[in-house]
Amino acid sequence: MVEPANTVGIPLNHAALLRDELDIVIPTIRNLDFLEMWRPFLQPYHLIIVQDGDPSKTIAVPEGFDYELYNRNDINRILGPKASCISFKDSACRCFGYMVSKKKYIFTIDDDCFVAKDPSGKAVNALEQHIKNLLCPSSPLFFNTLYDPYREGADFVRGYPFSLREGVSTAVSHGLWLNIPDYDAPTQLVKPKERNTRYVDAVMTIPKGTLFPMCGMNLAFDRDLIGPAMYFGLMGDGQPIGRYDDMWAGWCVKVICDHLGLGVKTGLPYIYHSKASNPFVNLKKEYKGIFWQEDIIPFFQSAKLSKEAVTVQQCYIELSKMVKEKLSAIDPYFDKLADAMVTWIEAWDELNPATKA
Ligand SMILES: O=c1ccn([C@@H]2O[C@H](COP(=O)(O)OP(=O)(O)O[C@H]3O[C@@H](CO)[C@H](O)[C@H]3O)[C@@H](O)[C@H]2O)c(=O)[nH]1
Ligand SMILES: [Mn+2]
Repeated sequence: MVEPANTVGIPLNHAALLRDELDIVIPTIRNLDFLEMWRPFLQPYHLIIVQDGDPSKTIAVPEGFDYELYNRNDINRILGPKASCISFKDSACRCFGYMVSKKKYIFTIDDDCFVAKDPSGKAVNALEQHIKNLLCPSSPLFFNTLYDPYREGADFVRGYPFSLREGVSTAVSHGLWLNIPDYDAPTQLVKPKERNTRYVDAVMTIPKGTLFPMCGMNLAFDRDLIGPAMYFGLMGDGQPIGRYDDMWAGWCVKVICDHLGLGVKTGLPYIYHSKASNPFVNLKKEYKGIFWQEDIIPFFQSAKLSKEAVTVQQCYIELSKMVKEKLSAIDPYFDKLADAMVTWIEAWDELNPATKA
């Protein structure tokens, strides 16, 4: 049986790393009492709360947190017609928070994710570990069998080419979950009582050319390096699928990171995921995606970006054209999604005009 940590009595993290360079994005439909447990680690940071669902509902935020909150009315006011690319009634709405942020780094977390305990019983400061992951290089070009070579007490193993040991910049840090694992609906239905109790003390770079199913509930990234690719797609209300938001983003992000020579890491930190969403509701949301992804994955595996695509936006627009050309045959949804990918970039660039170099 795995339990969340008890953070009562842990002093506030006054040395909060990157305090003024990082925003925490939380998609929510409920009061944010969960922040009480995170207070020692997260209170020094600015929060961007994306309130989904009924904008007339008031979201209670615990005292002492510095935040900005956006509901659907705000999104519509800020983006105008371009708001059509931001999902409604799905956690995918969180990507609006990435767009309005002005910071270099983003940490996004779900409101049913709590502080985990490591095997020694110590409370895990997930944000601190994400920052460590982002601030040190990745090694996507050659697999280091002793995992993260930049970690204290580890290094590159014999045979690792010295020419590759400098590594590449890290764009994404993908954390994991104790207790309720991020399983798809069929797996949830078959294994309703399964809990993840295994804490694996490792961080790995996902090799170049390998895709992965990115989960958005415990995720951090360098907004300057990869932000424009972190679009969580068209999900939820009025859309034929849900719960493919983060994974869609992850496939686009990985293809672009591979193309631009950026790194993606997975492993530590863990959070404690407390609530299993309803597997039957999830099955309805995922149903079409389970079929479609058998074509979507080969599409991303064979996606080749041109050498002229040197910015994330250029890569993303090229990808959107490929989606329209090669995936629309699966379902007209992909035609709509490809257009929404373009709208997203237009909105991103409108809110984040390129500063003169
Ligand atoms: O309509 C909604 C529903 C929920 N939210 C907020 O989004 C997150 C996640 O919600 P929840 O924990 O209920 O759902 P999970 O199934 O555990 O979510 C994980 O699965 C993936 C689904 O896309 C996703 O990557 C994970 O988040 C909470 O903060 C809810 O408050 C919402 O905004 N709108
Ligand atoms: Mn959850």
